[in-house]
Amino acid sequence: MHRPSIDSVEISPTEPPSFSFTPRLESDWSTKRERIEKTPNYRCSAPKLVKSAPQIRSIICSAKKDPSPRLVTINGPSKTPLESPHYKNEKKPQTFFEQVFVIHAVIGNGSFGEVFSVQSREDSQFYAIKVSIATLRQHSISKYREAESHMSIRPHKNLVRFYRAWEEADRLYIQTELCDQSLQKYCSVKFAIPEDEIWNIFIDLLQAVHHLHSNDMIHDDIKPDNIFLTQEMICKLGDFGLAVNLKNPIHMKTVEEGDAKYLAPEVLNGSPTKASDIFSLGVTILEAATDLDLPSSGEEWHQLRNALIPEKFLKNMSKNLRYLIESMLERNPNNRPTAEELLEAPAIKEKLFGRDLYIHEVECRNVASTLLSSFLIWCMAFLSVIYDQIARCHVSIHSRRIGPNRPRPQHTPLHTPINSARIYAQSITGSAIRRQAELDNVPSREDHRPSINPLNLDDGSDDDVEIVRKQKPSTSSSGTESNSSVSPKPVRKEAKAVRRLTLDKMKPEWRDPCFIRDPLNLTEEERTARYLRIRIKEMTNDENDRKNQIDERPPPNSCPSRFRSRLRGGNVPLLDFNKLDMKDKKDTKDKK
Ligand SMILES: Nc1ncnc2c1ncn2[C@@H]1O[C@H](COP(=O)(O)OP(=O)(O)OP(=O)(O)O)[C@@H](O)[C@H]1O
Ligand SMILES: [Mg+2]
Repeated sequence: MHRPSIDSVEISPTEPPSFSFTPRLESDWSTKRERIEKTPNYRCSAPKLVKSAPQIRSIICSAKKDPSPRLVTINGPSKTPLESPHYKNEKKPQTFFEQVFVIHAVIGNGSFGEVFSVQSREDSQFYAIKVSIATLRQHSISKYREAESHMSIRPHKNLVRFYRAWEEADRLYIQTELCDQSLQKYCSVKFAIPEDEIWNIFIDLLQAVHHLHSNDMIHDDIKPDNIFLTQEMICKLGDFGLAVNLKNPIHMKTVEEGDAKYLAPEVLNGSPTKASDIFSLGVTILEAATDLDLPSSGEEWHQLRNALIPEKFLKNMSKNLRYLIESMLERNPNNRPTAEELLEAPAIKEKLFGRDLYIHEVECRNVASTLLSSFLIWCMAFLSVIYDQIARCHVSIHSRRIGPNRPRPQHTPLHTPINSARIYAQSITGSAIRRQAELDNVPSREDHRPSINPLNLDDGSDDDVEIVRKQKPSTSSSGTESNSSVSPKPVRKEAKAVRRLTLDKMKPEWRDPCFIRDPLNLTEEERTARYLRIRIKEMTNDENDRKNQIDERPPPNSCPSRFRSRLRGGNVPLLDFNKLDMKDKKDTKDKK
């Protein structure tokens, strides 16, 4: 059977094709899932042919060329080298790309080059960077077209955002927004996408195409491979490698055909138009909604372009979607609706508002989270600075108050209501009152209290022996003769005798359990009371010592005993040397 080849077909935009073909059986059409199931050994298609080895002439040329990175502007590469705080040493073997970005993975390979997911060292954000495999000289179409097309169009929420492009060592780098995955990849996992999602994808792409067309740009390569999805399932059109700026005559002269599977019939013999973009978009939506295994040539290719799509693919589709797809696949480009008309269609219009709202919400959320995270970072930085200052201040105050050699203030036990009366009585004020009573000859409690040997702080058990035993190894280990000569028996006897004496002397009310029990078994309250008693006792002793010191201070040797009482009274006699001199003179006169 003779089958017309695509090249031999004469297509005019208005007339039907001048050949007739026998429609093939429906069974020749299949979904991608069916194709994979039929061929168990199905593998992914072979990688696209890419010229990876540059021509020798190109190597020579590029070797001569200045290898420093140069920013690509809308008018071509700029003369001033590209700068970045992270691109320090131009003589380093690493390129600008390697120095400024942390490369995470290769996320795609295309006919133009390799695409990397990277994190910028400048702002810590993630980006996709497309690097040309072949040197720029080897590209048939204008080498900067993709970057130029990106730059000549205003950013849009449904276009992959462009950041910058630069040239280094005769290779082009294009930095764009990093998306989650391509629609092609999503379809290969999901096969036929549910209609709800299809409407969202359709609306997003229609808005992207409308934005391009209203700026006199044709994409010329609309296909699932060049459509990207974000994590929030927002659809974005990317890859402007074949885009045509209708205002640029050079672009018009150097147009290239896009992927044959999505190609509008009139582009075979002519140049791409806005209507051909609409056709490619119609085929893309049909493929995503039905999982149709699109033909790249042959009879099926023509059938699709003559509205002969088997019914089995369309039967589950809603009427509205089917009508819109069929209108977009019209053979005659003049009969196809424009992007603007499609956006005005009632089925799309009713969903458009909700979709726009969702995208704005996502954008607001992203902006808010970015602002919040940067605000938090600033707050943390501010707090860390403040904390550092406070910590320094605290350390300096603390060291000034305590000083390196000064003793630490003694720990004051917590005051409980039960203890407070006793604590007050034993406080300095309380002890002052007690001293007043002493002066008034009222016997105070402490004065009658026997002096307590440290060994008496426990009960009547044999803990004294324990203490001695505990002391024994340390004394023996010290090795001193005097210590090792101390035998436990005399100490034990002495301790018992002292304790008996002390306990006998003690009045029953003084047999305070906190004084005679093992200090380790005391309650917190008892220990506090004991601590305070000892402290008061020490203070009283100190006071007495001070008094005694004054009393017992030996008078100067030169002072005769008869003057001592006067000295104590504070009436210190003054020595008058004149009198003494006068007395001496008298004596000598008398002698003479
Ligand atoms: N911004 C991006 N975010 C995520 N993935 C991307 C991005 N850009 C490209 N890719 C991945 O890299 C692959 C190739 O990218 P792209 O289509 O831009 O390259 P290409 O060389 O022009 O390929 P082709 O000519 O076949 O379209 C894409 O299919 C996609 O998987
Ligand atoms: Mg591509």
